[in-house]
Amino acid sequence: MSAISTTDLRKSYGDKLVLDGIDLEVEEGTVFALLGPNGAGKTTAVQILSTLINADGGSASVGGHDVAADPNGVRGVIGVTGQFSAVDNLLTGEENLRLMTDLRHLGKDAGTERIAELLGQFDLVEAGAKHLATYSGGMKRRLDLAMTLVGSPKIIFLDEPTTGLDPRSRHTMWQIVRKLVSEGVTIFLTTQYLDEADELADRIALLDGGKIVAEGTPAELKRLIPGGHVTLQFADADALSSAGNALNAATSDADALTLDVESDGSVRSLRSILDQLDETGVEVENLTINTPDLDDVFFALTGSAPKGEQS
Ligand SMILES: Nc1ncnc2c1ncn2[C@@H]1O[C@H](COP(=O)(O)OP(=O)(O)OP(=O)(O)O)[C@@H](O)[C@H]1O
Repeated sequence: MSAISTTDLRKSYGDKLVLDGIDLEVEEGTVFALLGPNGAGKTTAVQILSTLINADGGSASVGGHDVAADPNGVRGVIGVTGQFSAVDNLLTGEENLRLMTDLRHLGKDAGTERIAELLGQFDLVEAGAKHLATYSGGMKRRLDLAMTLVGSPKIIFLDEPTTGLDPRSRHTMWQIVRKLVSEGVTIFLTTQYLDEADELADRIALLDGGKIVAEGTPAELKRLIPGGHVTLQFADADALSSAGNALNAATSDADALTLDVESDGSVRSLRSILDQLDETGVEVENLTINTPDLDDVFFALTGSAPKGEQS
């Protein structure tokens, strides 16, 4: 069953068309990643699906509730954590969580129990009594997600959950996401990190120019672009030129003394390339195998580098 479904979803700000007819299907208990360059409209999509703003056209249903006709129904089944943490820095971790349990009318005892459970689950037991001013970025993000989970949402929107976190905190966050999914929660993730989508997502949609330009499993998306290649480096221009003649259709870089040759990186393919070079008597100095990753897909389909990786 679909946890989230949209049909021809549209949104403009003035003259700026942000979402130009978006169709999405997210299966229950899966991770769906919405990827797109800076300003593509990812946050706008999350805001519509979480009932923070209205769409101009089309329809969307979340957890079986229509976002326009039954926004309260949607709010009852979702949790949202934004790019900018909603935690209050003047309070302790426990006090922040208490705000949420009170908001959800859990009652004192049930609230205390839930707070202890969440602090344990997010590795914040010792930090719970401390003010947030002493928390690292990763700890704040974990607390933010813990606060979202107070209401036990079935569907969680994570808007760039690991932006600005160090690698270790990112991995901790990924583990938490995987655990939630194993418990049946559906995660709708926006991210600027392709490796994050690759790691976590069952399906990925690529948003560009207001439209979904590609959608599929990470493996399917990688198959959309030409296969990998090997880069061969030679000692001098003569060797480069002989190798270029021997290996038809190879792209060469005279400055770097390298040749790029199409290859899936398999032993058989490498052996064939090296055999051809042997026959011409050319020595290879260095060999690198390049298999396509989501960066390549992103670049090939949107024509721009992902945000955060632009230099
Ligand atoms: N309230 C608003 N008023 C006017 N324009 C807006 C508003 N909110 C967003 N926009 C514009 O809509 C476009 C999409 O913004 P959005 O925040 O959804 O993109 P995004 O894909 O989430 O980008 P980022 O990765 O930078 O967060 C941007 O051009 C943005 O400037």
